[in-house]
Amino acid sequence: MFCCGRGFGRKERGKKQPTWRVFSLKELHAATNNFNYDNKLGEGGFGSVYWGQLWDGSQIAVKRLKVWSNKADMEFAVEVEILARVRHKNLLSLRGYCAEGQERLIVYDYMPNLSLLSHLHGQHSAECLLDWNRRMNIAIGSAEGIAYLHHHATPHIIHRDIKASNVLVDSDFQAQVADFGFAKLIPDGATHVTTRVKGTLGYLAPEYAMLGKASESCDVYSFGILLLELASGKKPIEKLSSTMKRTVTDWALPLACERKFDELADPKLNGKYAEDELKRVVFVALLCAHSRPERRPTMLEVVELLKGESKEKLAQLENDELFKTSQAPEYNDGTSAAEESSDFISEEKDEKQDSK
Ligand SMILES: Nc1ncnc2c1ncn2[C@@H]1O[C@H](COP(=O)(O)OP(=O)(O)OP(=O)(O)O)[C@@H](O)[C@H]1O
Repeated sequence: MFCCGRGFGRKERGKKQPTWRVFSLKELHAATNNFNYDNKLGEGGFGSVYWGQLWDGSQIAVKRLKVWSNKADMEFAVEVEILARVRHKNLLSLRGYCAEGQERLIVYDYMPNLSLLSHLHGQHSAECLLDWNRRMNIAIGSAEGIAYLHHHATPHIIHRDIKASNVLVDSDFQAQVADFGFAKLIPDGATHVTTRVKGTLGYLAPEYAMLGKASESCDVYSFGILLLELASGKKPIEKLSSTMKRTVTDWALPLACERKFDELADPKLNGKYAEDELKRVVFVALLCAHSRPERRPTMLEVVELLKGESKEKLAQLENDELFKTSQAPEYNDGTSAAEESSDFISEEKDEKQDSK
């Protein structure tokens, strides 16, 4: 089904040198000290991820499928297929894969600074390594990676699981968008695909959560939530009491309308941020997370707005109706008072493509 390859479209801007190969199970056992518990970096829906070192000294992260099943094998094939065809400076590169017997493993470059989640809310959060410049670079870099998937990859790709644990940070604190296992390839001419709802609550666009309509604008919504998280240090859903929850958008919109940016900024920044940039990030984020998909910008527009390239478009953004008075009730996606026992959705629906 697969062979070692060099991807395609090598001439396109922003791409890295594509090279990947098939690894033997023996080589991966040697690299990870037999998948030693001490080498374990984390665990996701697919299985565990281990740190390893190859004979040439290079460091790798090996994702090992938990339990073999036809469904898991499909997800494995989707991730390998997608990773093999995309190469961009802000998308996590595939080093290779291994499929021997019932073992399925994916090999990536190791990201020494782990995920955005670990910096914002996890093991790195106390170190406060994410100053404002780094946050801005991560915001722009991850937007460029997603814009590449939406607008330059052929066929176009919807990620479907944009969230803080899927944005990894390399040694230069540049963003690497990861975890393409849920991604969907969009055939030419299709506006969206109706599909199984998969993703993480708090990041799910309302039309996707309710109707299973996946399109690029669902990723834009999730990216908006991620931007708010990056700027404010708040989680997508905050627990206010045992029965009440508040989404980060419900919290941020009234503050943005009142231009209270000092209250929106992550307290860990200690007031050290560029106010015009923070303002930009918050306005872009809230427009991305609009409940009506047609009001959301494209990822190409998001990149342009975050970079502040067009003063005219920034002025338009700031004067958007959304920021005139608090629109919280209309804007609300309905999750604020929801009672969820799990923050992960996996609901089967018929898969059908919808072209217009
Ligand atoms: N290339 C990598 N370099 C460093 N750490 C990694 C790498 N890939 C994954 N990790 C770590 O392993 C953890 C598990 O990753 P994985 O993608 O399997 O799951 P997840 O994104 O946390 O959850 P889910 O599968 O539900 O999306 C991540 O949170 C991350 O910290």
